[in-house]
Amino acid sequence: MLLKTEKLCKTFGGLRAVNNVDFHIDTGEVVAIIGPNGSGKTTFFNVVSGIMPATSGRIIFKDEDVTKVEAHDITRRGMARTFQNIRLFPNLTARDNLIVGRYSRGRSGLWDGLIHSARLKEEERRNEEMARELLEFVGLTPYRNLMAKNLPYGAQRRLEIARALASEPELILLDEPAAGMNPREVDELLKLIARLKERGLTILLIEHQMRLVMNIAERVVVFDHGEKIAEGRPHEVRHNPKVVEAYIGPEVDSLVKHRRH
Ligand SMILES: Nc1ncnc2c1ncn2[C@@H]1O[C@H](COP(=O)(O)OP(=O)(O)OP(=O)(O)O)[C@@H](O)[C@H]1O
Repeated sequence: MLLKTEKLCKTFGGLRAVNNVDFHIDTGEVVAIIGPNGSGKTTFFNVVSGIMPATSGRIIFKDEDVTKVEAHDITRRGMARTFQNIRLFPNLTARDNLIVGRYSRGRSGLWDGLIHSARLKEEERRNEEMARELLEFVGLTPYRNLMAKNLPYGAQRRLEIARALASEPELILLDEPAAGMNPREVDELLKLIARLKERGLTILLIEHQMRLVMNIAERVVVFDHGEKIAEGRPHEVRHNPKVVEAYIGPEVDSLVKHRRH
C-alpha cells in the first residue's frame, strides 16, 4: 500500500469537509475520486499533501506516518500534485517552470551557490536534461522557450503535470486535470495519463468528466458531504444506489456537474 488514510477528518469551524475517510491506493494503481461539488475532494487532497493540517486521523505514506509532515517534505518523500486552477509561473518559459519545479529535489546549498561549485554545475546540467526529457514526455518540446502564459490551455495543463513530475514523485495527485479542456485536449490527457502509468507512477485524480474516469480509472472512490460513500470498479460504482442518490438522478454521466474554470 503506497498511501493510506485512517479516519481522516478536516473541519472548518462546524463544517466537516472531510469526515472519517478510510482510503488507500496501491503502488501502480489509477484511482479516481468523484463526488458532487463541495463534497470534500480537494480538501482531502490538501490534507493528504500536507497543505492543510488534518483535524484528526492518520495519513500513512510509504509505511511512514506523515500526518504532521509539511507539504515540501511530503513532496520530497515522493508525492506531487497539480491544482484545480493553473498555478504555473506565467512569465517564466515552459522550460524554466520545470527547473523551478525541480527545486525540492536540489542538493546544493547556499555555499555551493556562492562558489558555483562543480556540484552545482552538475546539478544544473541534470536539471537541463530533466527539463528536456519532461518537455518531450508531455509533448511540449516546441513550446520550451515560450512563456507559460502564452501556451494554449491544454498545453498549460500538461506543463503543470510535467512540473509535478520534476520532483520525481511515486504518487501524483491530479486535481481535475481535464477541467476546461476541449474533447481533443481530453484525448491527449488520457494518453498522457496512460503513459504516466507506464512510467510506473501511481495516480490519484479528482475528476468530473466521467468519460475520463471511465476510461482511465481502475477504481473509483465516491465522496459525498465529506464522507466516502462508495468505491469499486467504475462500472460498478456508477450503478450504486448511494452514488446515484448523491448525484440526485438515474444517470451519473448526465448529472455529474461539469464545471469550467
Ligand atoms: N479553506 C476553507 N475554509 C473554509 N471552508 C472550506 C475551505 N476549503 C473548503 N471549504 C469547504 O469545505 C467543503 C468541501 O470543499 P472542497 O473544495 O473540498 O470540495 P470539492 O469536492 O473539492 O468540491 P469541488 O468539486 O467544487 O471542487 C465545502 O463546503 C467548502 O466550502
